[in-house]
Parts: sequence; structure tokens; C-alpha cells
Amino acid sequence: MKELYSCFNGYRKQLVLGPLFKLTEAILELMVPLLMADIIDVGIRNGDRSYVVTHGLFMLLLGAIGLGCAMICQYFAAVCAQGFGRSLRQKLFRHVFSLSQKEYGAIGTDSLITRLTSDVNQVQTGVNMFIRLAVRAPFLTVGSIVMALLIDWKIGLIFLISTPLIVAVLYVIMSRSVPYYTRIQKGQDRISRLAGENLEGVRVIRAFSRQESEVRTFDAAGDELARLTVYVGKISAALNPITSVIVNLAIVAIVWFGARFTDSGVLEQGQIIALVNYMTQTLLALIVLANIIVILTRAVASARRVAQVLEQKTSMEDVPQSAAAKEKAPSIEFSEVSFRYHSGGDEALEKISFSIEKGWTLGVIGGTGCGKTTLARLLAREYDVTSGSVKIDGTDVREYTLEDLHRKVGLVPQAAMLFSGTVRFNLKMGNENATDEALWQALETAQGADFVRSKPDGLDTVIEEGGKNLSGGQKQRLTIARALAKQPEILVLDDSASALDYATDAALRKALRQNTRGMTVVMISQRASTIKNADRILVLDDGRMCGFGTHEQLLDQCEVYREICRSQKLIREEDAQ
Ligand SMILES: Nc1ncnc2c1ncn2[C@@H]1O[C@H](COP(=O)(O)OP(=O)(O)OP(=O)(O)O)[C@@H](O)[C@H]1O
Repeated sequence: MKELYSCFNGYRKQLVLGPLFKLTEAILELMVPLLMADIIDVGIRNGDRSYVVTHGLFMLLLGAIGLGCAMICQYFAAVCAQGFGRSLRQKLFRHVFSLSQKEYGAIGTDSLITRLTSDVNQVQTGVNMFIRLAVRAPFLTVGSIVMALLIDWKIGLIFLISTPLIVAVLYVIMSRSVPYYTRIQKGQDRISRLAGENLEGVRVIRAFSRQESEVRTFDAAGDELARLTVYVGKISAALNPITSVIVNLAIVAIVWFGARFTDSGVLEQGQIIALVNYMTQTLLALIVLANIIVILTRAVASARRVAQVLEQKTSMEDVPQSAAAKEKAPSIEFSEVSFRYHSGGDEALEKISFSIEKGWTLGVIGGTGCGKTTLARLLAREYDVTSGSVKIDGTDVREYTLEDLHRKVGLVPQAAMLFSGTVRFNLKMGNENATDEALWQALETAQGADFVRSKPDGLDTVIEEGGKNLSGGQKQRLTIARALAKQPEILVLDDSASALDYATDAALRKALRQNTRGMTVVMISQRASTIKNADRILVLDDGRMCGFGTHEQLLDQCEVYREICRSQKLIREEDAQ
């Protein structure tokens, strides 16, 4: 939670002054019943009009000052809560970027989104309410009791009996309802998740005619949320009648005993009215206090969820400075590399060893789930190896700063990911300083220049969220161009041409060969035709390396490779024997 306090930096003044102004308003509010008692007992009883008017005007003045204090407090609360929320959101967002894939996987993307949005909002509301009401409500409760005791300690005893009774009722109702608020919060998270997932995958849902069943799931989640909310509403509905009964009985007791004390000259009528006012104030303050406790309980739960992320340290330590690359060392070298995902299960890669020289093309092939993407992730250090080492230019990837490493390795992931903006904006993500000429060059190599040129706005063509307005193949070409614009030393294409037709795929490979001289290319593919001309081919089978060599060598020596080529009709049946 310590991490959260620093978000008050710059707003500590409002955090302290806000409650102080509210306290001033509460003190003035406590004085009003006393003034009223004076007006009745002195002014009205003696028929002293000027007393009534001056005291009445004084009451108005107190009211005006109180209003001013309340408005200043409200302003400070808004400034502090908004400022705090903004800092917290920024801090959390920045921190999330510093986490590695391992932590993303452990916390979950949905959960991170909820923490960044609704949890931060809850904490922000909590801060606002804390400034406005957390000091005022308990002060008014205690102050009303003290004032009653000061007017008459015997009548004050009625306050000392009724207040704990009201507190007991509030406690029982809250202890039953608060756990439901946590469940309601979870229910709202579930509805957001379902809505997000369904809207995102609306095309798949339609294609599989799953609308009805998805609507039913969504309805069920909505019904459950409504059921919980109604149940909490029912419990809370008992609050007002029960507390009203207690307060009204207390008022009856005040009037009853007050009348007797008035007869005996111990109390004045105005004082009885003041006591009734204090009783009503006590009740209102206690109800506000109960609401604040609910809001603060939710805010603390949300603050813990946010703090949990902020306190999460990345498992991927960055070094302050990169170690030097070694001359004449292989461009990429895997030595006895094994890797297991944090979620457990078998090793995704097992004792992989190979190396390739600078400027070579490495083809990686194998069945689904054999570890091709994992290999690319280890090279770009999205994860750290479980054992063994991955070296680039003779230096372990862990000895480069992450920034230097990401500059060296351009990874084009399997799922093409584009951001809303323009073509230029997306391509420049690879290299902010790239000229238009360099961007067109990257597009030419990635076989994307023609389709961008065909758009009236060229590089300024608008790309919708996630690249929705582009075809799968167009998206892939732009992601390849984005990586090329970075001019990395190593380009990793993780099945990045899977949506391209054979002719475009062949043109892409030819352009890569011609335009990326000196660049080491790792080409992961399910298609043997895509990688067959690579300088070396790595064949993976269920996380193990079962072949490494040229196409011809592998046809000679590797049964799995021969089988892949045969199944894809790259070689004739009899050659595979
Ligand atoms: N984030 C993850 N958490 C846990 N296990 C994972 C994760 N990603 C992949 N795996 C597992 O690791 C193994 C290798 O997966 P990987 O994605 O590297 O295979 P792949 O060869 O790229 O498959 P494909 O060709 O289908 O893309 C699989 O058994 C997969 O289930």
C-alpha cells in the first residue's frame, strides 16, 4: 500500500485542508441548535424582537460560512481525488509495462484492465469521500452527544443509550451487506469481461451461430448481479425504519423527560428543541458514517488489488548497461536451452542447441505446439530460459539491456497486432525517425506497398482499432514492414506470412533475401516451401530438436522433416522412402 501514498504527492495540502474546512462546517452546524434555543428561550419568551433578528442573522451568517467551508472542502476533495486517481493510473500503467510476460500471464489481462479502470475509480471515490465525510460524520456524532450532555447530562443519557443501539443496528446490517458488495463488484467485472469478449469475437459468434447461447450466458450474469443487488437492497431497506423507530423513541423520551425538567425549571423549551435537533443530527451523521464505511471498505479492497500489481516486481531483471557483443561469434546461439512456462506442464523446449552465422536465414519448422513460438520468445527475451543460454553475437541475451536487445531483434508475432492510428503511425512504432522513403522501402520488402499505394491517403490511411478495416494478409504485411522499418540485426518472422498466398509468400522471401543483406532472419513456418531455401533449418518435434541442417541434409537424415515435406507434396512419395 506504500506505493499508493506517493500518488498524493502534490495534493497533500488538499488532503489536509479539505477535512479541516469540513470540520469547521461541522462545528458551525453544532452551534446552530444552541443559537435556536437562545432565540426561543430569550428572544421569543421576552418578546425581544431585536434579539431574535440579530441572533437569526448570526445563524444565517454561520450558515453562509458553513456553506463556504463545505464548497471549499468539496473543491479540495475533487482536486485531490482526481489528481490522485490520475497519478495512480499513470503509475500503474507504467508499471504494467515494466512487467514481463510471466507476470502478465499470472495476473491475467482482464484482471489488469479491471484494476486499471474500475479499481482505480473506486480508490479515487474513496479518497473523495474520505476528505468530505470521514472526519465530519464521526465528529458530528460525538459532538451532538457532547452538546446534549452539556445542555443536561441526565437527558444526555438518552443519547448514550440510543446511539449505541443505532450503531448496533448499523453494524448488523453492514456486516450482512458488505460481503455482498464484494460479490456485486465481481459480478460487474464478469459482465464487463463477457461484454468485452463477445464484442471482440462477434464475428466468430455469428459464424458459429452462438448468439442465443452467448445472450443466455450474458443474461444469466445480469440476473445474478440483479439478484445480489436486490438482496443487498432488501437488507439495507431495513436500516431506515429500524433507526427511525429508535430515534423517534429517543425523541419521545427527550420530550417526555424534558417536559418534566422544564416544569421543575431545570430546562428551557428552546433547549428541548435543541436536544431534538442534536438527536436528528446524530442519526443522520451515523447513516452517513455507515455509507462511508461501505465506500471505504470497497476502496480499500480495490487499493489492495492495485497495490498487489504495483508491488509485483518483474522477474526479468534488466542490466544497467549492455555487455559488448563479440566479434566473429555466431549471430544466434542456443546452448542446451530448456524452458517451461510458469503455469507448469511439460517443458515447451528441451535441451535445444544450435548456432547460425550473421546474415543467414534460419528456417524453423515442426507440428503445432512443438515450441516454435517459444523459441522466438526466448530469442526476444519475452521469457528467460529455465536452463541453458541464448546468445546473440556471442553475448547472453540477459546481458543486454532490454532496450538494446529489442533494438537488435525485430519480432513479428504470429497474431498481427496493429494500433488505431494511421499506417505511418504504426510503421513508425518500429523507428520514430524513419523517413517516408524508408517506410515505403520497408513496405516494398514486406509486399505491402501496392495495397497502401492503392489507398487514396497512402501512408496516412486510417487504421481502425486492432486493424479491423484490413484483411489478415494486409495486417501481416504491415507488421512485417513495421519490424523492417526498425532495421533490426535479427528479424524473427513467427509464421508471419501464413495469411499470404503462395505467390506473395515467395515474393516476400525473395525481397527479404535481396533487401536485408547482413540481417539474420529467423523464419518460422508450417510450410516447408517457405523455409526450404534457408541456410539452415531447425526441425522441432514436441519441444525437442530432431534435425538441423540444410534442406538436402535434412531430407537425407531427418525422418520428421521428410514426413513434413512428403505431406506437403514438396517431394514425391517415393523420394520420402
Ligand atoms: N503462455 C503459455 N503458458 C503455458 N503454456 C504455453 C504458453 N504458450 C505456449 N504454451 C505451451 O507450450 C508449448 C509450445 O507452444 P508454442 O506456442 O511454442 O508452439 P508452436 O510450435 O509455436 O505452435 P503453433 O505452430 O501452433 O503456433 C505448447 O504445448 C503450448 O501449449
